Amino acid sequence: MNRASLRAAFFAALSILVAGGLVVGLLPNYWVYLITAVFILGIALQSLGIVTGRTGMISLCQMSFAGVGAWTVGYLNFIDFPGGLPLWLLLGGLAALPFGIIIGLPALRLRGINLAIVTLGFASAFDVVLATITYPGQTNFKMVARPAGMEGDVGYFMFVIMIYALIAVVLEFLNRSRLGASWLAVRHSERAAAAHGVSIPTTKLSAFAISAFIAGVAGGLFAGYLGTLVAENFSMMQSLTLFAVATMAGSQFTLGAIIGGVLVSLFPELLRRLNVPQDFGSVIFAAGAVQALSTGESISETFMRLGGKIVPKGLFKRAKAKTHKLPAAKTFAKDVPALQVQDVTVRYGNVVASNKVNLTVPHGKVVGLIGPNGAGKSTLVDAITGFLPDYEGDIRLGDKSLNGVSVTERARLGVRRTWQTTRIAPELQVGEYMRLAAGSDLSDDEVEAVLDWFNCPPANTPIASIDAGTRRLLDVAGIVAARPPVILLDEPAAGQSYAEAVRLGERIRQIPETFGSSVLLIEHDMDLVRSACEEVTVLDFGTVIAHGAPANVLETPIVQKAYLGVDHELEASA
Ligand SMILES: Nc1ncnc2c1ncn2[C@@H]1O[C@H](COP(=O)(O)OP(=O)(O)OP(=O)(O)O)[C@@H](O)[C@H]1O
Repeated sequence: MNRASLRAAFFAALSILVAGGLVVGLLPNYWVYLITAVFILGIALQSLGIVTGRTGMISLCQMSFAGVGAWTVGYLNFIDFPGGLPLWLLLGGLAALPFGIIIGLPALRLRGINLAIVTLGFASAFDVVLATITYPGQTNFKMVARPAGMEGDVGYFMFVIMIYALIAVVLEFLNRSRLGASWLAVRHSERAAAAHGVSIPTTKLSAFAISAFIAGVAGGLFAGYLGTLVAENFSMMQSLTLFAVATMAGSQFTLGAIIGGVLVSLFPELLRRLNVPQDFGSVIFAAGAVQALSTGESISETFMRLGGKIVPKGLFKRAKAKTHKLPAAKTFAKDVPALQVQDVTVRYGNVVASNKVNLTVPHGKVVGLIGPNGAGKSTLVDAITGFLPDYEGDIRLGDKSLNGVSVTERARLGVRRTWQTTRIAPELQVGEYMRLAAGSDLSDDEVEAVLDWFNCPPANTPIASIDAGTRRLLDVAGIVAARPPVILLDEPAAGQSYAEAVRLGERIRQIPETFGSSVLLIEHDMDLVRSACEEVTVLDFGTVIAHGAPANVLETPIVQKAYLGVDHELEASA
């Protein structure tokens, strides 16, 4: 639990409670009653923010999860179950949780429109079931009992606001944890997330489960709010409206959830006062969602962007007075090489992209892998990291064969990679990305030290605010901070200036000694290869054509011809 999470959670709770205090102190009871619905819907919207806003999976059945929670609370009230509403809410959330997991299972395979159809199907089925079984207490008007001392509208508002603050605080911690960063990483690139050792099934199912739990709590609060419920409160249409508003407002942010809650609960009231048909609200929400999707910016993101413009320049500076200490280098058994690629062949149909390639990365060394475009370098990196599992031959990490081992498991065992184009989720802060890439066992100080070492911006910098070249450096910093046995760097100098590339070359050369990891460097920048690598392997048309010290290998005619396009025989005869 780091200081930033504590600070953010404290501010979230404080601002919600202050807002609640102002509502109670300044507004008449009628408005307090209406605003209670804002916060209940805000909780439902936050639940959607996890699964759709953060993890990128479409859920069109969120109000069905809420309906499960509401039904459970209604039933517990009906049978006079002891514990009262606080306990019933918890049980309502827990009842919704397995539904979240069941709906999450197809999400492991399905995406986009297909997942939308599955979740809509669940919402539709839930409608039918509810119409049949009805809500407990609906026919004999047994109202859900509110907590003792909070039976009135103001009291119930205070109860709701405390639950809202509690959920907002828990979500602040979750969102800033490695799990929260994994949700964003999966949304941005499942491949890159897996390459960080993130389990994609666990990440997706946890998002659906936690989201369903929170929606179930929101449903239970609705039961206490309205006293008695009908099936229409949680219909498929309500789920669709919630989805449109979540997209429009950006419900993955606390601010967006409140804005969304205001829109869903107060907009109809406004339309009623203006004598406009209430269905018009759905049209506005749909148009707002289309607008947010087409511009890529929700209402809360617009507010935050505009707010960011008034943040004083230089806010994201590393404290100069502190001396940051790099994490200790890791040690690995040195009796076998760190990585061995043995006779690896990869075919794409008739194209042999990698042809019986042999390559060794000894412990404590930086080895270069070069070759012209299309030589098969990325193919080899994909085979080593598990993205192309159908290779022939053997790939060994230390004394362990990686054949048949998944991408996530290879990453966890210690084969880590960067990408030619950066795949860091821009919604993260630099420090959050470092914890996703390097694990949670680094101290704040060690994270800052690694960032400083690579000339990256400080941990509290939003990634959206840094340029592509620096993001690539951050990619390298995150993997290096993890200190795995083997690091594969795929063209890390792309996008760097000459001076930056020289500095990066120095740093890459120092990685084995400073952090304990061995490095396979794929690069087109020959100066960088010369400065960083002790050995270099040259590929051409998927075949190794040379291997040795860079000074020797880069001067051989076969390499000059294949890689640099210089044909010495032609030059001599000219
Ligand atoms: N998914 C694919 N399907 C079919 N052929 C592919 C695929 N990916 C790569 N190839 C082919 O395999 C060969 C090796 O490509 P690869 O991307 O590994 O080369 P590279 O050395 O990494 O090139 P670059 O330096 O441009 O990244 C090329 O002939 C390429 O066209």
